[in-house]
Amino acid sequence: MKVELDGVSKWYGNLVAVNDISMVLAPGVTGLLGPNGAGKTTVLHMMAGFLAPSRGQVLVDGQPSWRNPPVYGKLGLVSEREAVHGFLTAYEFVLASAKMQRLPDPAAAARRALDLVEMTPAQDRRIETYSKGMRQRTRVAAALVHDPAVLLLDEPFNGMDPRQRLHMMELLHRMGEQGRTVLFSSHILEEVEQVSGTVQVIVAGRLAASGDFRSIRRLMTNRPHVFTIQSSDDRRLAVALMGEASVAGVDVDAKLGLTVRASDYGTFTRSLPKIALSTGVRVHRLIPADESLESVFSYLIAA
Ligand SMILES: Nc1ncnc2c1ncn2[C@@H]1O[C@H](COP(=O)(O)OP(=O)(O)OP(=O)(O)O)[C@@H](O)[C@H]1O
Repeated sequence: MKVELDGVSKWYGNLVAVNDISMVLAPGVTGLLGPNGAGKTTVLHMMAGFLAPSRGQVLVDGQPSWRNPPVYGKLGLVSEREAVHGFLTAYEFVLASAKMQRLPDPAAAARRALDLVEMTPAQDRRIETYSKGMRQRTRVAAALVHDPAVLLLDEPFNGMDPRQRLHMMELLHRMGEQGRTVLFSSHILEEVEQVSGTVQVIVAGRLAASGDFRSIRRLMTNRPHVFTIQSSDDRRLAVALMGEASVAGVDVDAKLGLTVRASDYGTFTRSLPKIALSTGVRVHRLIPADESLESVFSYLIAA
């Protein structure tokens, strides 16, 4: 099922949270990547029909999602912060959600959803006894209880340990393979890389990049990079580096070591070991100076 944003903006008073975004989501898993405050939650809530766009249209299967109850039955949303009653069991919690959806056989629907997220063995224990990952899967089950074709998740990996994270990733993969349209938000590049080949990047309310993750990643890593290097002989290394085509400039500082501006990340990081070897200098540390996600994002916007 297709989800479409057509020239969508959302403002809160004077603040423009989402600025003229158009995108089309197809079945499979898509990552919605962006730094904190970029507008990811606002986008997800507009898709789910919780918020009216200030301008533009959000269409789910060709229908506007705002004030359109038939559309609610086609989608499930897992919000970022949502209190779950700890005294309920997962089964009771998901059953309540099935009843709210007015499903013909809520008990069967609840059992099916819990089975989908592999929570059946623990379904009769109270939620307060669960790990963070199990709670999150229970919330996914509640969002899936009416078997929606579209699943939206806001930062589903937040606060999970690596094992729980892996489990959730597998679950999202499975949902995508079953033909659902899955969109999950994240501010962590590596997280999105592991789950999804397709990505929508938003920065400061605008769509900064969209499409195949690998080509976007290349765009990110091909930008100019600054590195700090500490070695056994900084001056000697600096001289050798200056002869490299991929090096735009070198500063030598007695305390900090070398600051190198590389015009191309890949070429520079590949040639450094060879240069060090041929000059007989040992590289102790190579630190990228400018690797915050925000700087990567702002580069994408400028590109
Ligand atoms: N109800 C609201 N009233 C006023 N401003 C809001 C409201 N909701 C969100 N904003 C603002 O809109 C911008 C986008 O927020 P949003 O929550 O969509 O971003 P986000 O990418 O999901 O960030 P985070 O991951 O931190 O939640 C932020 O500047 C936020 O402060």
